Amino acid sequence: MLPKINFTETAAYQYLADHFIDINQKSIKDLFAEDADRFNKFSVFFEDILLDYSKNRISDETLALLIQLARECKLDEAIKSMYAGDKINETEDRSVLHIALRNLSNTPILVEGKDVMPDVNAVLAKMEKFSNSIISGEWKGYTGKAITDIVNIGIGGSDLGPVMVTEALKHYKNHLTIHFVSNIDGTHLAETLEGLDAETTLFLVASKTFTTQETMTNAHSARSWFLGKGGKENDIAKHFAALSTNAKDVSAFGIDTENMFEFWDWVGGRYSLWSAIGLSISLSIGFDNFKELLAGAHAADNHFKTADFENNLPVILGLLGVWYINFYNAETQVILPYDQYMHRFAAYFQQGDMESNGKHVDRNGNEVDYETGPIIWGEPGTNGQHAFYQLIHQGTRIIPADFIAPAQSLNPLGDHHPILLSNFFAQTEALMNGKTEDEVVSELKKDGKSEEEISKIAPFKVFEGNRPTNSILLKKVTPYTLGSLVAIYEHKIFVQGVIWNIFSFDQWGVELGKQLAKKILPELDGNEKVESHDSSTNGLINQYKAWR
Ligand SMILES: O=P(O)(O)OC[C@H]1O[C@](O)(CO)[C@@H](O)[C@@H]1O
Repeated sequence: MLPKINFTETAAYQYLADHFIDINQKSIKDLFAEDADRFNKFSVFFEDILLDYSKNRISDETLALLIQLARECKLDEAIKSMYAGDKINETEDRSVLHIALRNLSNTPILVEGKDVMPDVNAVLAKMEKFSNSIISGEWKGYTGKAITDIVNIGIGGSDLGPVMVTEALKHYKNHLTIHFVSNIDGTHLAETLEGLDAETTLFLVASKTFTTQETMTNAHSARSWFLGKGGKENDIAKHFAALSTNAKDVSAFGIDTENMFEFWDWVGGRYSLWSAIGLSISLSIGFDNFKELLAGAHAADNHFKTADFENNLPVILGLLGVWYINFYNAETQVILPYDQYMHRFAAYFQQGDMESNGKHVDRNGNEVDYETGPIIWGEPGTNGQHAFYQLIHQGTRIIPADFIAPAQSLNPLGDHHPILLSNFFAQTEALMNGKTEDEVVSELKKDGKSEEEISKIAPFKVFEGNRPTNSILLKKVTPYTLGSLVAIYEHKIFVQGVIWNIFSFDQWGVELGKQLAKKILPELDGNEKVESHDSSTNGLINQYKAWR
């Protein structure tokens, strides 16, 4: 079980609170000036990933105290507990074992005394066989043609991971075209089906529970579309597969359980891209590349489990987040990949992080009196630079930023990549150093501005700097490196959940809206005036009824 310690009552927290006052007197620039070895001290490699966290508001003492905090919160025990298959998702009485899905070492992992690895391996073997037969064209649709298009129907964790990874690894993709339908808005399915050929389309109904309203509605509409295009009931087996934990509802839907790729309740939806939910990934880039993704994640899992906290990427990233959220009152964390392929990375971790750590009750069932999960956001650089970086540079809030970039481009085109990377390096330097008033004035003088013009414009051109960043430099975006990077971020979320003493693997907060929508749906029928809600909800529903 996870320890249940209030981190604000630890000795380390008190030391950090005192230390915060001291370190706050210094800027990151000062800290660099004081210590020629700062980059070496505050950077760490994990295989082909370099994390440079030297441009943070930290000193040796900060790091030592943050690590002490992790120790006092018994992070080591918590890690062991997760890897041992303990039911650390207490509110759902489940183990949390996405690490088992990529446990290519195949060491036994026990849930209630049973090794889960034989089942994991069996599903992987089934995914491999299925992927190979679809990709090779051996698998035929109902008119004997090979499959050309895959439509993954799923939402949340049954969509975001596969979308993010298939986009990030598009360079490695084969001839199949992969589509994703998530939104219940009919537009999403209708626009996707437009131009698709039922004879050569395969639908993957991806839903852990197989009860999610959006997914099931879309899946039923896709089924009707298929039947409407000439497919027969007994052709469904050739065009529909299910990725789910719920065999009963899968067969009730009419999908042959032969075409069901199973996973288990110890896989959280937002941690499921490594499971059968990743079938669209395996179809897109081939099973060997999917296995590389798992291998990269497995290597990062071993790193998280065995590396000293001082050299442990997820631990360092997690503790830095705690430092900013709980001592500097940072509200958000921005993720900025300087890689077009990774354009859904921040969106993916919006669910990963916010559904995990958006909690206000601690593991003892008490209201917390400190902040927990940050708001995650971000876009790829350099697009973000021309959109919202203004606020990061000169706004009033502190926004810790993760900059991620590959050293090697997968599309070396003229000088594009050096230009991209020059921006990556420049931004973190600019955020740290800022620009002083003296610098602004001398620049303006050089430009021949008058004293009057200078005094008018100078304040607006000052950058206070001292804005914290992490730089994550990858050698290259490969399935393996991406797998490692995603696992590192997953474990960072775990570290923070342990420190905040919250349950990171449930998501009760998504239920209330779902319940109410179910209640409202029948009220939208007919023309009767709705009066059962507050005046705003009644007013909106009644106006909808008047206008529809
Ligand atoms: O895979 P399912 O069961 O359809 O659930 C989809 C998503 O819905 C959620 O439960 C949130 O509504 C997520 O946690 C999950 O990833």
